[in-house]
Amino acid sequence: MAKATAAALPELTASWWESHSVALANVRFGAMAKRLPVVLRQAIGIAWRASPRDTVAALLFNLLTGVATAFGLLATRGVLQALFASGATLDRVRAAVPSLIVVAVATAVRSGLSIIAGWAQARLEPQVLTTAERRLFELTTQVKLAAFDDAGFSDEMERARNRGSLAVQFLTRGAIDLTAGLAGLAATAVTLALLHPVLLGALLLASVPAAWAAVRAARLAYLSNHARTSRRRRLWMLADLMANRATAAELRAFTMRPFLLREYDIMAGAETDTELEVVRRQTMTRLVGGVFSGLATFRVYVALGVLLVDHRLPLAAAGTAVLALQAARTALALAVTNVNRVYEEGLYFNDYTDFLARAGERMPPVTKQATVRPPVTVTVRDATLHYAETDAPAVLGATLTVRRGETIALVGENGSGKTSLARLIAGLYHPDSGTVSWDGTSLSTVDPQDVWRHVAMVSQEYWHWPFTAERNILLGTHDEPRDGLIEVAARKAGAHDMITGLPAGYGTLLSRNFAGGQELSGGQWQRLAAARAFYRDAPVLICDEPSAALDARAEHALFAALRAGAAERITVLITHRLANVRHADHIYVMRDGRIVEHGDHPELLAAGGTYAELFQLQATGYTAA
Ligand SMILES: Nc1ncnc2c1ncn2[C@@H]1O[C@H](COP(=O)(O)OP(=O)(O)OP(=O)(O)O)[C@@H](O)[C@H]1O
Repeated sequence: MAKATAAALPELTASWWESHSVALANVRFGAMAKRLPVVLRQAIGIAWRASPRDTVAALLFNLLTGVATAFGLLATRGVLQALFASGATLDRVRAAVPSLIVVAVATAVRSGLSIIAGWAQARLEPQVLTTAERRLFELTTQVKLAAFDDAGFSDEMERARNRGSLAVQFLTRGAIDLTAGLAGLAATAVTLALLHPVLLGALLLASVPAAWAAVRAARLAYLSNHARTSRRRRLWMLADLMANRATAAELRAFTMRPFLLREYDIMAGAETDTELEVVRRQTMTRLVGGVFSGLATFRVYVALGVLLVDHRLPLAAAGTAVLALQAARTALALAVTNVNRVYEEGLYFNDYTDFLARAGERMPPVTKQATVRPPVTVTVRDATLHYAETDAPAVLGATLTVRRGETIALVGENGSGKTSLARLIAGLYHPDSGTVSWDGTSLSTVDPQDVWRHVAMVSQEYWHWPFTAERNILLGTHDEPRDGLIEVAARKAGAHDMITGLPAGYGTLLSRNFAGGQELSGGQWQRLAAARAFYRDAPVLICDEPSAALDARAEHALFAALRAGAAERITVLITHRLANVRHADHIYVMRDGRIVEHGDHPELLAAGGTYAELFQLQATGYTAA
């Protein structure tokens, strides 16, 4: 069973990037105590960026709540002093009235301040979450495409996205609640110190075991969560496969149910075991912390008794001390819970900040060269491309030139490097060696946004954007809409009739995940993808298997439209249907990343190489009796 698990679920193995966070989670209590202020500062920093006003209000009103608590306690001593003095009961009660009024006012003010602090905090949290998420998405939409080929990066992104952003929100909450707890503790500590310094020391001693247990429990939870990231990702993926409209038919036709459920059982079983172990260890920790905390509290009350018996503490002060100690326990519970939360969320927050830093390293280089113009000539010279974590190059020493008005076709067997070469031409990847230049300017020296502005792409794996049909086409140039051209583009792609046949025409929402949404067939989606590219009307058009899902008529119309517009642009065509590439000005045949043949259709047929062989093979399929 274990063997099967390892073979089927490679994600269980640890990745290189995990060591950093594990090291952090393994820090000892002292080191962690040192780290807390840093985490707190970062949390307050983010809160400040989200809303300076609410941050100040939340912190200030919590601190003022603490001050009101101290006032209330000290006034209580006045009440007790008056009540425990000698004399007639009525006189003693009268003497206690001023202090009682102070206690009442302090209590009312304290409640008011705490409500205002809660309000500021509630306002702050959603703003913090939005700020954190926005920052994350600013980076994920900008990092180099190559970053996504790195499994470590994807995992980090997932952790930062799923937990890290939330951690920022929880951390801010924890930081402010911790401030409230500490302010309450400080208030009671001041009160106790004023009553007798020994009581203060006793209170501090009582706090340590609880804090230790809280931090250790948090660390256990984090470590387990961290180790489970890969497995959970696999579990989510399995859950998605088993409860998804898109996979439902294939799952049944291939009777995959037992296999998927078995995989689920293996993963979920391991998940539950880990979780139970963590809960066991956390409970032990809390038990030990609780016992020591109880003993320490007992010692505090013994100290109080000794001071009373020795007449070093008056009865009124002892009564106040008991009240202060009770208030201290509440404040301590709040502080400890939030030390716990701040520490734990601080670790997740660290995932978030780490990801931001790593994503920052994967930004496209900022170059001096600001723009490229729509290219007249695109030149690929001796270009080689390796994807991350792969040994064999996807493109090896490719050289070609294509001019405006020309169409080139990349053909070859699956995995021969056609898409990869097209990605180089589009500036989506940069070659490890060699160059890709537009009119003599190497794309690796240009801001990629400027390159992509001139590129339209019908990719092999186009996305089914869950928007209306119109928006799906408009996405082609959403930043500079071209009035009236949506229908023109849709007609060129053979999508217009299909779209007008939808319940709400161009306004039909294309996603069954929303009420009233419609689903399209594979070919219909592909027409829409082509319409988007036509609408973009870019000087470099890359069509990667643009007709794989199209019927014969639609395919014919699409290639006719491509040829009609070819004079104004550079067209790169990738297709396995070789009948569609006969009109290309140059055909490049690829094998194992290399360009092994090139020429136009008659030249390549005459050469009698791979192209001729593949072409004849397809042609006989149509002519054979
Ligand atoms: N993002 C990626 N990360 C790692 N390897 C990749 C990636 N994309 C492609 N490859 C690998 O690079 C090689 C070339 O892939 P490419 O997609 O360029 O081939 P292709 O000729 O377009 O294939 P097909 O005809 O099947 O579309 C293949 O071995 C593929 O596994």
